[in-house]
Amino acid sequence: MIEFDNVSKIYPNGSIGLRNINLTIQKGELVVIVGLSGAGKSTLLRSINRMNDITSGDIRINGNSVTQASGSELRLIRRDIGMIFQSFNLIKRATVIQNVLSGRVGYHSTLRTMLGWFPKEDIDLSLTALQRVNIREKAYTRADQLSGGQQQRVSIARALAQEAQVILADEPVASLDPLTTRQVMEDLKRINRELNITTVINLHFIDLAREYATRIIGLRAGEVVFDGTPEEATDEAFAEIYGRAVKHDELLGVL
Ligand SMILES: Nc1ncnc2c1ncn2[C@@H]1O[C@H](COP(=O)(O)OP(=O)(O)OP(=O)(O)O)[C@@H](O)[C@H]1O
Repeated sequence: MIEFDNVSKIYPNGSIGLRNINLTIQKGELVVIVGLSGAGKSTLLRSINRMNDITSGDIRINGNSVTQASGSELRLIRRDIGMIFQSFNLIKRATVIQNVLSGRVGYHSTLRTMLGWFPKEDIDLSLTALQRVNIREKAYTRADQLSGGQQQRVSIARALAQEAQVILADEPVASLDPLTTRQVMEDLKRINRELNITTVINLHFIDLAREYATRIIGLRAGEVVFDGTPEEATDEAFAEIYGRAVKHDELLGVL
């Protein structure tokens, strides 16, 4: 469970990232965050693993405060959170399996991981993770030889090898074509269902949000202006979130 308790974030230059957010995300939900550029989606997502510090309020994961966690507590909290980025964040010159194994670094000493000494169980876990996203056969290929969609699957496998309880995905499909976009969204949805991993995804395509989310949260100027099911997220609701009618380029389109 992820709880936001009166969370606000004001950047040093005075920009408002988040305003008084109160939210509870239950285990196993697939939450999609939507909103215009600058609405606060990335700020919200990145505050969950404290990539961004908040200005006031508290964020708790399973009752443990992320906001107040010290160095070693924060490392343990972060070990349970997998992060997926628009740009994949892979080590391009390393193989796929080396990238997936990097999800295990939080479980071992720095020296051991620097030398690449991972136990056999970690290798098995990584291969199983690759199997789950259907690219097991690419394990020994260099990451930069894969397509964008395959690279994003490697980053999902890395989060699985990490045995993350929570996956945070910041615009995970923004660099992908429509077909690959759906494949990656299907992977995220399947993993969410099969492994009951709480998943929070920032997206700007509203039809994808409706199709894959179990819950949609709309942000506008740092505030929650919508919180409901995909069925409740009508065109009118989106117009309210965006402060204007939905535009054509905010739909991925039907394939
Ligand atoms: N590092 C920063 N320094 C100052 N202001 C920032 C910083 N990062 C974000 N902001 C401001 O905080 C607000 C929310 O930004 P955020 O990036 O969270 O929005 P977003 O909804 O993720 O937008 P996008 O879809 O463009 O990524 C914006 O007004 C933005 O200008």
